[in-house]
Amino acid sequence: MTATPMLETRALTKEFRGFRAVSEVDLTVASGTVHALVGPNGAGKTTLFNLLTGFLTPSSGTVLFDGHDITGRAPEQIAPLGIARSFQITSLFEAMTLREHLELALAGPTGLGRQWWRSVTRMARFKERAMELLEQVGLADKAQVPASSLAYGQKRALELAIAMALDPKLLLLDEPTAGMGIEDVDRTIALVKQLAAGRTVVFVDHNMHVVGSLADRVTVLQSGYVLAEGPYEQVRTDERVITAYLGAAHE
Ligand SMILES: Nc1ncnc2c1ncn2[C@@H]1O[C@H](COP(=O)(O)OP(=O)(O)OP(=O)(O)O)[C@@H](O)[C@H]1O
Repeated sequence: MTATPMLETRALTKEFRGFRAVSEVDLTVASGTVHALVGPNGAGKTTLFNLLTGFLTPSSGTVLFDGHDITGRAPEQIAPLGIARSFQITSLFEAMTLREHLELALAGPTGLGRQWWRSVTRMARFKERAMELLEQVGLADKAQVPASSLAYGQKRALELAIAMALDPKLLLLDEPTAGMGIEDVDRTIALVKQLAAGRTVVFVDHNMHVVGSLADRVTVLQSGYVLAEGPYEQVRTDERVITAYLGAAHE
């Protein structure tokens, strides 16, 4: 018997006024693996992420999470099941300190974040864990500064710490290294490797060095379809992929 995949889509399709942005996509992500989604601009990667997280409703097809059908559920129903997403565009509260960001994320599942009148002292229990997470991403010395004072790469590192605080079964990362210089890219690769220990990660990235360093398997999308799927070494030498994507990237 094969193990239940952490994530599976069957013939997943999204049409916008007759235009198919995602077309009959079958995706299988085994539990505990790191899976990359790549493809040229407009291939349907972001739309697929939106379908997986409930931000868009599929036109047809199915999404299974850990064997359970979650097709068409709302984001607020899907997130508590254990799917977390970090966005391509940084989505931080600029005035809040780094430690406060982590404490809120840690308090989220218990609802303490919303019970502000009681939370001041009870939040203290999250302080220790918040500091551990900041330590892990190399931001412990910035615990008390507002997020607005961070450099771009540091903001992305904070987002990864927040993702770790949520402790999801499935973590979706939308272009974790977008806009980064080489040092930040290598640092992010190391961080994602830490994050991936003991969980399942699906990420979108255009940087093939990142994909090759992190992904156990790669799915290549083109015009909404799955063009190729397999280990990085196999996919990168696939003629169709070279023509459709890597060739274009090299140009
Ligand atoms: N809300 C929408 N209404 C109409 N068309 C849309 C909508 N969202 C996406 N599309 C179209 O669907 C296609 C896939 O877009 P998507 O953003 O998923 O691609 P992508 O692979 O994430 O691209 P990129 O690498 O540029 O982020 C594009 O042609 C886009 O214009």
